[in-house]
Amino acid sequence: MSNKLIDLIDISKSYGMQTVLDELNLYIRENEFLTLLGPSGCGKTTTLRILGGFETPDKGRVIFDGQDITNFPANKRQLNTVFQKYALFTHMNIADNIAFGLKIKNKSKQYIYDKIKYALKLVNLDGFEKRMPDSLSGGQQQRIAIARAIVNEPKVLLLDEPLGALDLKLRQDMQYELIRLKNELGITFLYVTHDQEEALTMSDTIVVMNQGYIQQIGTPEKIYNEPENAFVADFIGESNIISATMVQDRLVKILGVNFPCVDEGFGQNRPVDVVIRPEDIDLLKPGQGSIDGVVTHMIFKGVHYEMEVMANNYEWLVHSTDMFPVGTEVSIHVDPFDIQIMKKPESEDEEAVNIEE
Ligand SMILES: Nc1ncnc2c1ncn2[C@@H]1O[C@H](COP(=O)(O)OP(=O)(O)OP(=O)(O)O)[C@@H](O)[C@H]1O
Repeated sequence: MSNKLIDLIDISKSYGMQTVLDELNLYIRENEFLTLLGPSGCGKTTTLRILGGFETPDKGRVIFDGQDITNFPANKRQLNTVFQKYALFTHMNIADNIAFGLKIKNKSKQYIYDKIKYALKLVNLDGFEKRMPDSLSGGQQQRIAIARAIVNEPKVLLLDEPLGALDLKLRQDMQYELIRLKNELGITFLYVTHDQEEALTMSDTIVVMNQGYIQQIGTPEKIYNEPENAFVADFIGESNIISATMVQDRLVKILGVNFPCVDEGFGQNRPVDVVIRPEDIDLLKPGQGSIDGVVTHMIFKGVHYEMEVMANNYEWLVHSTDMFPVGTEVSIHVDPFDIQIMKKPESEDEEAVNIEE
């Protein structure tokens, strides 16, 4: 594992009476593609702006490469930011747009020329020097914005929803472009998005945030397959999240039926939440699975069929490549490995224990 490059320590930030970040701690390693993911207003952009030097924290420190840069202005940090709006200068051609920062730094003509060539090649827009921004598509403009950031040779690229304004197809193409860029440049990316698919596709590490707090940090696989709480499970992909009781290690009672699972250490008769992904449910013939039910909805989604199955008073969401028309009687089967057990949020847990007592 590479070294820590950035350390955000006990960062707090309020606007008026509203606490946006409350003692947030987060580190980013060299060459890492780290994504802050969460719903609108959860504090992602504020975190990025504090790191970029556009915002000062009320409390806490920003350490970059071992140095405390909390009070450094944005232009004294080895970071470059790309925002959702491309913010290209419309009266300048592409070459002048890319050269802008370098001219301010009094770089030589040859240096600037070489850098423009290099950056345009990197973002697959060779030969675009003389074009004007308004003759470019949204995706091309965003790539120019990235080229403009890259020529400054930042150690870190901060990207705030850079693909948010693009349509789906273009966004997906750009996601691969960004991964390629990151690998070619070997620099660190801090990426902000509220789009979970985008985060899963591109990141080495995802930080899921909600209301100013970090909910979970992990690889995309870990976050998707082993969400630590109901918020993460619900935010990342579609899920069946069901209140259940841990009977004993490796056995959980879901909707009155015991299911074997692989998790342990939650305690006997402990209330928990279980997460079961729709694609992890097998629909068998009645009597052959754990809970029998009937299909109440079915839609074709292109890559799979999506069904809702009413079983033991719960509407199960199921994805399958097989079609189960409405009215089909089925039985729910889930492999023990696909039942993810999560602690209840502390308040609910205490309530439940009090009730038990
Ligand atoms: N300059 C500001 N003045 C007052 N309130 C602010 C300011 N900047 C952000 N906020 C508030 O702080 C909260 C967090 O904002 P932030 O932009 O960090 O969220 P976000 O997770 O990036 O959301 P989005 O995805 O919508 O951009 C929001 O409620 C926002 O209204």
